[in-house]
Amino acid sequence: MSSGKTLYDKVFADHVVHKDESGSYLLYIDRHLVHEVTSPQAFEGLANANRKVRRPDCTLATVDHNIPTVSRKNFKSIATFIKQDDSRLQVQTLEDNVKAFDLTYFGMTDSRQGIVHVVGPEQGFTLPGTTVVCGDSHTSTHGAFGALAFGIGTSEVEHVLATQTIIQAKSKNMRITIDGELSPGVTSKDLVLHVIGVIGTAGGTGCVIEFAGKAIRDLSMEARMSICNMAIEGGARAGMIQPDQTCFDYIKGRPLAPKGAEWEKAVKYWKTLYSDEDAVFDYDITIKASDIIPTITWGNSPQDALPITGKVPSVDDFKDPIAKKGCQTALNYMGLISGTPLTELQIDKVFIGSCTNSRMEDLRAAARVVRGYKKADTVKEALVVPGSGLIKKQAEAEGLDKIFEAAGFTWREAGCSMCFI
Ligand SMILES: CC(C)[C@H](C(=O)O)[C@@H](O)C(=O)O
Ligand code: SF4
Repeated sequence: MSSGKTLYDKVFADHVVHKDESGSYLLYIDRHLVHEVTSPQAFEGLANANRKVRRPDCTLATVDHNIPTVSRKNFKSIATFIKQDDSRLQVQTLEDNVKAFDLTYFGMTDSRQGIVHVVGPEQGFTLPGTTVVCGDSHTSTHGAFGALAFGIGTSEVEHVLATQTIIQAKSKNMRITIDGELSPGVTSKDLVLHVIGVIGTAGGTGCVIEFAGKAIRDLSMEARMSICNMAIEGGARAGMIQPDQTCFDYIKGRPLAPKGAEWEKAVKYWKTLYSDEDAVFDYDITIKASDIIPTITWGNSPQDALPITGKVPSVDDFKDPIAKKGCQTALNYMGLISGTPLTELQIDKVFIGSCTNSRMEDLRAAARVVRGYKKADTVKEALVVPGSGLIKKQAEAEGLDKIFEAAGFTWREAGCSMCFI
């Protein structure tokens, strides 16, 4: 039997505090990101039990889902700024909790505020080989750094706050190798949509997916984050990518990254984080990069991914009764007619943002497309929402806000915005 370990096996093994007879593990958690939606009951539980946060230094809180992304120039207080009752309550509750529990917090007037999954890597909070959790499904984003990162529920948020550990079962190993080079104009978002189109939204169930191959190694960290971010849309527990020089260069010098001798020590360890050659994967899938072309979703599930050269499908294209029904529901919801070429679909709203695609590289790419053009009159709304306040600043320094505004887009403050309904 092979003794080789996968990247996931290694990071998992390095965090086991205890294994019980039933086969479940108690894992140590290195990094805990907190936002306002899934933390209120967790803090309440802690307060009721008269407990403290065990590692405030490993906990980072910000507000993202419920904050208005309109200009904060006239911001005075949450009480007057946030009009919606439930949103105001969640944001205010987090503010109260970070004070009561003495946590690092990037609030609405802090330029470091942003979407948790953008803020963690940006600050150097997310590091290779760490375990990263957050009460949010897209925590898988951080796996781009070779971290084991996954979303947890509110009761688990409380458990991590109190003990810095979590109970976990070991997932299966899946590897998706993207061989060769991506064609010009094909992005990492196309790549991951194509992958989900191949494996289905339940294809990764019970697995941690390692993305490997030349096409992955050639990607920037931003692009890798988009891929791991969407690993959960393929049903996986987490997505991971082997940390390499591109990754180390991205982290170096960030506020929370290790420095000096600590940095050298860290890089030495990070270089051991790869799947051994003789490691065995439960599922091993290879996709040719040259088969991937710009890909979009025509429906309301990432599984409805099709190459841009495709047509809106019809129920007859599916064999499975559930898939047929899903297709009909999506067609009705989207108001689409089967057989329409995807390139002929009219666009009525444009939203550039979210933890999948709101980093500098994404904004630069979008600005390159719209520069010198105006949005069509049929586009009723077009917004750009940077993933963090720091990204917003950088984009403004590069004049991207002006390019977007000239094209008819609204330029917003950081947050989840239209992604969170
Ligand atoms: C609010 C939060 C729990 C949710 C998630 O977990 O994903 C949100 O971020 C989303 O993307 O719908
Ligand atoms: S940007 Fe969207 S997907 Fe990401 S955390 Fe916010 S609501 Fe969830």
